[in-house]
Amino acid sequence: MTIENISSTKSFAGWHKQYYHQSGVLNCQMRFAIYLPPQASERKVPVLYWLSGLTCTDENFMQKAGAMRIAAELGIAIVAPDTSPRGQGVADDPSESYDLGLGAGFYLNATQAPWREHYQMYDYVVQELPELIEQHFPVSNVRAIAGHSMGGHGALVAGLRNPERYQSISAFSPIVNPINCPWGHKAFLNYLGKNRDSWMQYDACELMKASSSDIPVLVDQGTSDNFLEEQLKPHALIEAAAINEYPLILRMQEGYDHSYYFIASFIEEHLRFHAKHMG
Ligand SMILES: N[C@@H](CCC(=O)N[C@@H](CS)C(=O)NCC(=O)O)C(=O)O
Repeated sequence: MTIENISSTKSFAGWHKQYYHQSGVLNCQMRFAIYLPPQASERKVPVLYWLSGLTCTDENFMQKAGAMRIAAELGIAIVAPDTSPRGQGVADDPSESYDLGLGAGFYLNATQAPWREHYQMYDYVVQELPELIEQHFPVSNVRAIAGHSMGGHGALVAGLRNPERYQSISAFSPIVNPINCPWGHKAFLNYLGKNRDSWMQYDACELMKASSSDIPVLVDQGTSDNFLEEQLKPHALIEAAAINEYPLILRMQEGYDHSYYFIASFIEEHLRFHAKHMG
């Protein structure tokens, strides 16, 4: 597995870098970003995987969240993958909508044509990318996972399904119950087909109800988020946690919207939460 460096930028005494690589799982070339804190020049550091939301690439979080200053202090690397497979020959929604196809991989393994040839973001994020990162960079196999909106859904699903692979999970404005919201219906119908049984394995509420682990979960949700009632439904996750007595911390944050202004306001608390659990 080779990687090609395309940018290296010093930041808070560490390095922000971008790479291309050929993904075997996604069957296309992918770009990712990594922030290596200054401590990584002396020892292996733990890694936070950040999954972005609809329309994003590896760049949105790195440019807008203001995470690097705290990551440099705490000695945490951050890896930001893209949000879907990319490039010529990768299927897209014919109507080029923002919530299906390119930029909208939903962190699942598609089973339906034409998507299944490339849209295998679950295996990419959970298996292939960490293997690549741990092979090429001074990082340990101590991992946490976080994300925003569609990426919050991805982080919750990846973490709840693989508690042995992550120390902690966090999310901003996550799609917690995709089997019961329009974004989820559209994506799951297209990528997974009509059989709703196959949808359950990608629904954070269903997974939390059935979980036998207690990996720490922190969720922040703004009360002025335009997508709150129709798409995000945080109360469904609170109810799922209550059914299973899951140790969920879900905070409604007064007046915040869906944007990176919100993420930037609380990213420090999320990084300190992950640092505590990654030791
Ligand atoms: N109204 C937005 C919906 C997509 C959206 O809100 N994307 C969020 C994630 S769900 C985002 O992070 N956008 C990119 C950014 O703010 O940098 C659009 O059409 O672009």
